Amino acid sequence: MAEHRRREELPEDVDSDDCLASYTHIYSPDLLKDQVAFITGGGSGIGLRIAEIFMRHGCDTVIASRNLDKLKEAAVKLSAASGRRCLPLRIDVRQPDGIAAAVDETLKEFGRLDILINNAAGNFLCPASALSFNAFRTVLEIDTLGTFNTSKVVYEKWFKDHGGNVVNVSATLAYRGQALQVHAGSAKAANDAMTKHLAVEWGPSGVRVNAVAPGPIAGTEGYRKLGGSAAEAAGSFRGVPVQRAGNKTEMAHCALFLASRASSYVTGAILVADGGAWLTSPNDVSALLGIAASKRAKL
Ligand SMILES: CC/C=C\C/C=C\C/C=C\C/C=C\C/C=C\C/C=C\C=C\C(=O)SCCNC(=O)CCNC(=O)[C@H](O)C(C)(C)COP(=O)(O)OP(=O)(O)OC[C@H]1O[C@@H](n2cnc3c(N)ncnc32)[C@H](O)[C@@H]1OP(=O)(O)O
Ligand SMILES: NC(=O)C1=CN([C@@H]2O[C@H](COP(=O)(O)OP(=O)(O)OC[C@H]3O[C@@H](n4cnc5c(N)ncnc54)[C@H](OP(=O)(O)O)[C@@H]3O)[C@@H](O)[C@H]2O)C=CC1
Repeated sequence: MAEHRRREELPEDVDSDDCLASYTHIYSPDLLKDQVAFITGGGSGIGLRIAEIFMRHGCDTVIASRNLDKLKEAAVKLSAASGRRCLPLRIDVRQPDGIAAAVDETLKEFGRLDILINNAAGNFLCPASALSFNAFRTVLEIDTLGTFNTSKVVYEKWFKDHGGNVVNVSATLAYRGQALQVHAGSAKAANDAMTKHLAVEWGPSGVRVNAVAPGPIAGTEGYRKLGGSAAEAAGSFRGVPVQRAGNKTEMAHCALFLASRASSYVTGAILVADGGAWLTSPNDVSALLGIAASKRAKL
């Protein structure tokens, strides 16, 4: 009997940050019709692809981070291609006052807010012994305090009275030990706990809180900084059950599921989206890439 080996078709635009290449809908094109999403770190990488795909499903977006020029450029492209509105706003997720001003601006512009995507993060490879106290604190402040700050402001200003959906972007590196990643792993593990606590506390207000936890996602700053291309060249992804790195569109589809009525009975969940990598594959980046743990990593 002939062997039938089914290969799933990958979503398009696998490795490009060039917005709005061809796209085939998997979900109904009206899934987020006339909703509004606030996406931190929405000007690049996974956050940008989330903005793009949400807009393809009828949503208006706010993309918010530190680099306003980058955001403005992305917003023009996103709006032109989708016919939806995209508002670029400068925030640093470590500064609650700036977030509050941005949420006020969002409500003034759109009159509603339905979805918060906590995607902003910072990371680099560094051995714990070489990591300065300020470096550890910086990553915790961006990833964990930043997620709490933005969630709390959005809840107080809108979700408490109107309901809404929060989707946090976690990382599977939080689920087991990994050299050179104590800062990011600690931050993302705390965020996973926050996801569950806020889901319980805010559920009665009509707010669902979930997370998507990516493994290595190609074509992103995180992938570049953590040695994804080198790992790929060394064949390190052969041990991943689906035998490859993920792509940004795949992460955006997970975020869309969690942010929409498609997941209406799901809250406090962490959707692991890593091709099965953390279950089976060696994940010690330092060993894979030959980086001495006693030195400061230069990647
Ligand atoms: C799971 C996989 C399993 C199996 C697969 C098999 C193999 C895997 C093999 C390889 C892995 C491949 C792919 C990756 C996989 C997963 C990735 C997982 C998670 C990714 C998470 C991400 O967060 S990605 C996001 C990346 N993007 C960014 O980082 C952009 C934003 N970043 C920044 O703005 C900066 O980098 C920042 C975080 C440092 C913040 O900037 P700023 O506020 O300006 O802070 P600074 O003043 O510059 O610095 C503050 C202190 O930090 C010190 N610092 C800065 N950079 C470094 C560094 N590179 N190393 C050490 N220390 C650093 C700096 O010196 C300051 O400290 P002082 O004491 O000097 O004050
Ligand atoms: N790529 C991967 O392989 C993986 C990524 N992830 C997660 O996916 C998410 C996106 O990462 P990725 O797309 O790779 O990387 P990017 O660097 O493209 O995205 C990070 C974004 O966060 C923004 N940002 C950083 N610091 C701040 C801050 N203080 N305030 C506001 N915005 C900030 C950046 O914009 P700006 O510089 O303008 O502020 C940038 O747009 C992150 O949460 C990351 O942890 C998880 C696992 C794997």
